[in-house]
Amino acid sequence: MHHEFWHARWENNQIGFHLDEANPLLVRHFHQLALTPGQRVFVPLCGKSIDIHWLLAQGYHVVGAELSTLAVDALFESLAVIPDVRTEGALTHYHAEHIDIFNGDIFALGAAQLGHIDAIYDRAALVALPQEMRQRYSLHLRKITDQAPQLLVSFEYDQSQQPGPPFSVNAQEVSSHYSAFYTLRLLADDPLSGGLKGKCPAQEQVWLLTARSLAHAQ
Ligand SMILES: C[S@@+](CC[C@H](N)C(=O)[O-])C[C@H]1O[C@@H](n2cnc3c(N)ncnc32)[C@H](O)[C@@H]1O
Repeated sequence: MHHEFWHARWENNQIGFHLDEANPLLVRHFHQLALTPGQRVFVPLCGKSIDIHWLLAQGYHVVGAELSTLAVDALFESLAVIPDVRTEGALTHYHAEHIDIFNGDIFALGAAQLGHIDAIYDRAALVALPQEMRQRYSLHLRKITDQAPQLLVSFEYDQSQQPGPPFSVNAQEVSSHYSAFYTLRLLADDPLSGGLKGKCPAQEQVWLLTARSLAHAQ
């Protein structure tokens, strides 16, 4: 989607994607990444997600990327933390203990700026983007994280029933973006309670992506 679309969403508080508690799928499946406290988790298109609170509470360091300054400010307010803020190229870097958020376009974020990443948590990021941007996003994500393992939450539903976002990204498409580089494991495939926006049945899927070379070494 265009940047204006998301800025308008935040300005008008049309943020139905935001959950008031940590995503139960994150809580249930995050251990599959086998991280240890202190490792760095990248949350692309992070909004002001409560998932970040949960990750910090588990002892992980969180690195996020988010377009909306409103969202980033609201995130730090909810964390009751005052970050150091500095301009770095096209992005604004918010830093506080155990957390770094890059405010701006994720496509302007480079690997050196991001730093080492141990795992990616993608919830409502891949599925937030229209089809023509998803390939670019998945390639960029892989490039800037050096193919870090990934927990990916996606939706599958009849796209003709709903325009999106979130968009329907089925197993075949997840595979088309990632299977050349990652081993994919479907951890969950559950009906979305109440359907998508209460309007059409949808499946919510959780994928574990492990870099192919690492998967073979195990
Ligand atoms: C559907 S929301 C999901 C937010 C969060 N992951 C959650 O689960 O609540 C998608 C977010 O991506 C942000 N976004 C959209 N395009 C972006 C881009 N190119 N770079 C960085 N953030 C972007 C939007 O502002 C929005 O907050």
